[in-house]
Amino acid sequence: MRLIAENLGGERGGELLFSGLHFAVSSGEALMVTGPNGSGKSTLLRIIAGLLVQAEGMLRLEGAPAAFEGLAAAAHYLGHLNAMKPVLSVDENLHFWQSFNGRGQYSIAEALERVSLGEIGHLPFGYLSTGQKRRVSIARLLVSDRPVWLLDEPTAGLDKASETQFTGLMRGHLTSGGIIVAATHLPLGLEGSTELALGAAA
Ligand SMILES: Nc1ncnc2c1ncn2[C@@H]1O[C@H](COP(=O)(O)OP(=O)(O)OP(=O)(O)O)[C@@H](O)[C@H]1O
Repeated sequence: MRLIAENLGGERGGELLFSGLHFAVSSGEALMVTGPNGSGKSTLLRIIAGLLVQAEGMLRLEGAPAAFEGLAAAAHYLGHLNAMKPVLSVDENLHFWQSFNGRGQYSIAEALERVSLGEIGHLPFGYLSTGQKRRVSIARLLVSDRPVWLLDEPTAGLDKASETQFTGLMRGHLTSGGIIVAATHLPLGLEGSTELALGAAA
């Protein structure tokens, strides 16, 4: 599998944020998107996720299993917001996303264990702390069948132990042939990842 961008440009509110981007990320590889606030990191991730349309250029995913109809269907976007219903339980939220995204490698119980939240599946999502909410969103990645992880500041709100745990989960995803594109101000501990530096802030 290979995610390829050619001459990619992105805009918000009519203003071009970046243009002429070229990159390729293969199975097992991670691309770190860096740059100052407002340089367009989230915009780039949202374009790859199919949530925004690019201003110019081309994006494609080569060699994806036939089950995925295009890049958007293979991609899982973890944004700043957790995209969970606060009144539904953690389990119910994860059930929803599992059926929406397709069943991934881990069951809901296993995924919650992986993020050390094995005991709280019954609680309303809205009861959780900021870091716990983020860890449930990470569990969502694990219960979903989406090989391209698009991670926007994924460690925001995580304590040190959870950060280390998440690094292990990202490594596992890469080892099993996944792709990661992450917008980040902090190193995520993935050796061998490449960096795409976006330019000046708007
Ligand atoms: N809905 C919108 N309409 C118009 N402009 C927007 C919209 N959303 C974001 N922008 C602008 O687009 C620019 C890029 O925003 P983006 O969130 O992609 O940057 P970023 O590099 O991810 O920043 P940060 O490091 O702060 O997360 C910013 O100037 C922002 O104000």
